Amino acid sequence: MNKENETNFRSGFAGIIGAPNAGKSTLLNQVLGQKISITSKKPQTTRDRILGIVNTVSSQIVFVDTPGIHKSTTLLNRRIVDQALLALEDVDVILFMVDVAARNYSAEKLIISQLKKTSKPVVLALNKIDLVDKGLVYRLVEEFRKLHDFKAVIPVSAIKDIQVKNLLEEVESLLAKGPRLFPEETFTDVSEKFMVKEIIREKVFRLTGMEIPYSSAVTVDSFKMEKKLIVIHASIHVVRDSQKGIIIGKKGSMLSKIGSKARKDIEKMTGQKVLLKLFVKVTKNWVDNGRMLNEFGY
Ligand SMILES: Nc1nc2c(ncn2[C@@H]2O[C@H](COP(=O)(O)OP(=O)(O)OP(=O)(O)O)[C@@H](O)[C@H]2O)c(=O)[nH]1
Repeated sequence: MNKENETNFRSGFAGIIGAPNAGKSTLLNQVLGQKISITSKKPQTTRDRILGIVNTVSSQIVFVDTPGIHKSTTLLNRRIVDQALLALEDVDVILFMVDVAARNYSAEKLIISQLKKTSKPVVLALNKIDLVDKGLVYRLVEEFRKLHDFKAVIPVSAIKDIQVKNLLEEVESLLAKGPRLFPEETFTDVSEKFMVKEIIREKVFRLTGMEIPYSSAVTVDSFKMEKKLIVIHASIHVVRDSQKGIIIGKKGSMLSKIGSKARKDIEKMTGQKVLLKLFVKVTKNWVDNGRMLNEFGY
């Protein structure tokens, strides 16, 4: 029987928030069952950056990034926290992760003060319980409960997979009833190519300041598994020769920097060695070109 057609199926977006090092990536890797979350520091805009989609028999949870707080080194900057909260306006549930082994919880308190500005349900995961004694965990459950009206407070160990399933069930229970938002196979197919594109775009932007249009002007031309190596050919499409020059840089130095930084992130994401070949192409008027539009996925 197709559970999706049943009235109890739930789906929606969950935003993960937490101080750096709380274990957000580790949790994602655990729930996605594969190494695939990205931990880039992209500063801005893309609000619904999908980190991963968890499909269960009864639900589909789409985990999205919270720009700003995610891996921010200037966490105590209110403006950044505000940006993250803005991103959270689009989610259905907030999953707030705290490292119980952290010495003080000032960053957490700041996040909580900001969480009070939203009406979204928040599930608190007290992570890394494998590192501390039970007494402390109990105390923290009590203390954090006093600070905010969390829908649930769940001690977990993301790395050891302790109570992670319960955590997912809590998140699931807070989603609205409804069908899948993405096809079940989305995760594998969209994600790898999509994320490779995203990583390359981000490197171009960070290193050159040049904005490459969203998911349109980087193409992944081939993506092959060869023995223990993933071989990826990708192109960065620009509209002017001068842009091509900037991206390639002096004697190819910029392109090689972009390539090497992107490769490292892709390796982190896939857990595999990667050979990344990048090409820069001047594709004038790609917007008007039907074949190119197909290639870009429109
Ligand atoms: N012992 C233990 N270590 C954990 C657990 N979860 C995460 N870690 C470790 O904590 C460190 C930070 O974990 P990440 O998953 O990278 O944390 P993050 O929140 O994604 O960090 P940022 O990317 O900086 O925001 C890593 O060394 C993890 O291995 C856990 O449950 N127990």
